[in-house]
Amino acid sequence: MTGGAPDGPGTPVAGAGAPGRGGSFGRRLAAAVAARGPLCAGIDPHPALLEAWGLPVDAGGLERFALAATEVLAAEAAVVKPQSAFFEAHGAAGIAVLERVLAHARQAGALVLLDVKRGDIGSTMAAYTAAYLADGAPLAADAVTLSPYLGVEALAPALDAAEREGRGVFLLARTSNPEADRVQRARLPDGRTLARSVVDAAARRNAGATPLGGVGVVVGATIAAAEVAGPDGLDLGALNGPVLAPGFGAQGATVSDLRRVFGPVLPAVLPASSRDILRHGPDPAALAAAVRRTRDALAELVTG
Ligand SMILES: O=c1ccn([C@@H]2O[C@H](COP(=O)(O)O)[C@@H](O)[C@H]2O)c(=O)[nH]1
Repeated sequence: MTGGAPDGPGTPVAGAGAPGRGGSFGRRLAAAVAARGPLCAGIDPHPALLEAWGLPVDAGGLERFALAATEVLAAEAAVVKPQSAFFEAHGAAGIAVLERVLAHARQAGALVLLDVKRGDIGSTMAAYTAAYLADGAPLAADAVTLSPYLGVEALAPALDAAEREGRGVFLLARTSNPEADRVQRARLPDGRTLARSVVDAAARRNAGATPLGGVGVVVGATIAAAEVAGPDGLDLGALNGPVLAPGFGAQGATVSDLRRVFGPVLPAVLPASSRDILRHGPDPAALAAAVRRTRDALAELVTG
């Protein structure tokens, strides 16, 4: 999934296709990254950002913010990641805006990763699967984030459907927030950390897939490099799937941190940034320039 120098704004993504028609999620993601570089641009309509853009903090302001951001970000980045929480906060009107964001982003040629962090017992996971991973569902996305902390096996309905339909999932393994340390670094009876067991489960699902499997993991760019490398590390080299790396930008991680933390697995990493890009709006030209700067810095990271 090496993203070379991106070709520029609105570069069509040959082979990125649509779920079901464009092949596996791994193949579509690899095509998108090859065309546009590895940036995953977040669409997080924080109330403070709406205010900074001179918009009211209501469903109307949300709509103007989210659609304007989508128009710019989805024309530049390989992947856009709407954060569901900020839409849900506005109730039914917010969900209606999210539906439009998903449709617009797809039309602009970006893959859409809906950050919704779902995870429940199997029978309820079947309903979440129908909501986010089924053709024709109003909130269907190319990929979603899932929480494996009710047991990775409980996620089977979503994992099976995603594979069948050419969609992706990203399992929270080692998240970017400091509060997660105690839970995700806790040891299982077999000595592995909980985070490592999530990566291993994803790797089993991805075994044999080419160019890479559709079960990704979330590993924050903010964590210590020692947690990734070494015999006791996360073993991302065996994942054969994408790694979503939030924490880049507003949470403090830099391009050098990405290099230090992920080293040889960088070609599989999708660095995610939301506020650090969105703060450059509402002027579309300034926002586009911020996405391009970030995208170009990341392209150098992979090629250089
Ligand atoms: O470990 C995680 C998992 C998800 N996130 C989400 O990513 C963005 C980060 O936003 P920034 O503005 O770039 O900090 C946000 O939607 C989080 O919910 C994460 O930060 N860490």
